[in-house]
Amino acid sequence: MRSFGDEDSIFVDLDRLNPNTQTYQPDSLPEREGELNQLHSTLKPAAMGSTPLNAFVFGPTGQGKTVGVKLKTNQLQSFANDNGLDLHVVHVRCKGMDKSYHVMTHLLKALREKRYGPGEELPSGYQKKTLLSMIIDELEAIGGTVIVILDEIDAIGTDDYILYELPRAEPDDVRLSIIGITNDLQFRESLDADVRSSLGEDEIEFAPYDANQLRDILARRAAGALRDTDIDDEDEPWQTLESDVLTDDAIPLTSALAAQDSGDAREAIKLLFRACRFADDEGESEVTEQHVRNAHEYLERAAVERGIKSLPLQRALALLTVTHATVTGTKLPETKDLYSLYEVFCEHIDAKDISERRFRDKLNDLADSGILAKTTKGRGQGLGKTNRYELEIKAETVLDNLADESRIKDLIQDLLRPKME
Ligand SMILES: Nc1ncnc2c1ncn2[C@@H]1O[C@H](COP(=O)(O)OP(=O)(O)OP(=O)(O)O)[C@@H](O)[C@H]1O
Repeated sequence: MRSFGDEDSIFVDLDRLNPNTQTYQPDSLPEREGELNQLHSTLKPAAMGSTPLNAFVFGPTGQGKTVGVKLKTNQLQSFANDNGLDLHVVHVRCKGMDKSYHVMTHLLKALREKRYGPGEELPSGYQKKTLLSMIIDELEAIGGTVIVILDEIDAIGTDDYILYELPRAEPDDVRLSIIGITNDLQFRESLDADVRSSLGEDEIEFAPYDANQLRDILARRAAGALRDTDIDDEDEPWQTLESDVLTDDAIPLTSALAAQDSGDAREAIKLLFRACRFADDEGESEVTEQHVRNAHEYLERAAVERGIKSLPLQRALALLTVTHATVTGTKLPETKDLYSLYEVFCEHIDAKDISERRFRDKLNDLADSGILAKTTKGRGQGLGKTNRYELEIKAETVLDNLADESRIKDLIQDLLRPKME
């Protein structure tokens, strides 16, 4: 067994390449100069003893919205501390909270923790209105300027009670600002006009990074994370990066792959981090193009596996019909044959079946997420077209990852595993 501590490593600071925002927070975001200036304008009144504005911060995932808002509110907090201003910033991550009620309980807890320190219980058993007035009381008890950040606020879906009520609450002697952050553009569009106009006094968009920006971001994260890896000029991080660890093509390939997938900085950093860890675990002193390719494949596979694990029942059944065709060696079955099989599966596990048209939609969803490949072929003159589906991944991967749900597990054991023996 290997021992800890005496290993040669390409890393000097792993945290710096860790994409988790709790683990590492960049201290500058030069690629977001414009957006940070907009945030500055939103928050500036607080530094002058006035009420900061409300804002909606939006853009796709992994674009620096959370770190950008944190950077500016931390800067404002330091200014307030140095200048004796009474300022409090409360950050609530709303992911997984599917109702305004949940967000309000977490907000109340966070406000209480501002007053009493960590460890406050999550309130429960109150009516929505009572909870709102408890939040207002708490804001009044804190006083001064309070900035409430509601991150990933789209989690609440159509239940926008908090977004409607909070900006109108007007607690006494409190300068309140609410910053909503979302990566769901539809959520922003679907908000009630009143909510949008009160919350979106300022609207700040974080557009996707391009490959050049991702290259600079990766260069800055790698310098300081990896041994013998430095930047000469902070204004041109990629151009002036010197590294004994990264081969010339490692960062360009990583940023090109991430830009092609989504322009998501989190994914780009995750990919470089994984490639560096692969090299380090193999005891290599260099990170090569091959490490990046292996890391990309590894992360894609992991994402597909996570996707399969979380498939709802009907989509899982649709996937199993194509998997059945694969394990029985049926070449490119037509949708109607897959649908007949689907009906057998539904009967076997006593599930309600959906129409053939909706079943086809499920197959298409699976093709959109890269789990199935779809080909459209003509049936012959005047006979229209037909779609055929096949697995993009191994049948084993489907069966291993789907077997979490008991009904699906039984179906696999009874009807699919025996075909593989
Ligand atoms: N310009 C940048 N320079 C360095 N790191 C960055 C930059 N932009 C984003 N990151 C990093 O990318 C990751 C994702 O950033 P962040 O969480 O702020 O994205 P987000 O837009 O809020 O995403 P989501 O909508 O998924 O919450 C973090 O690790 C962050 O530190």
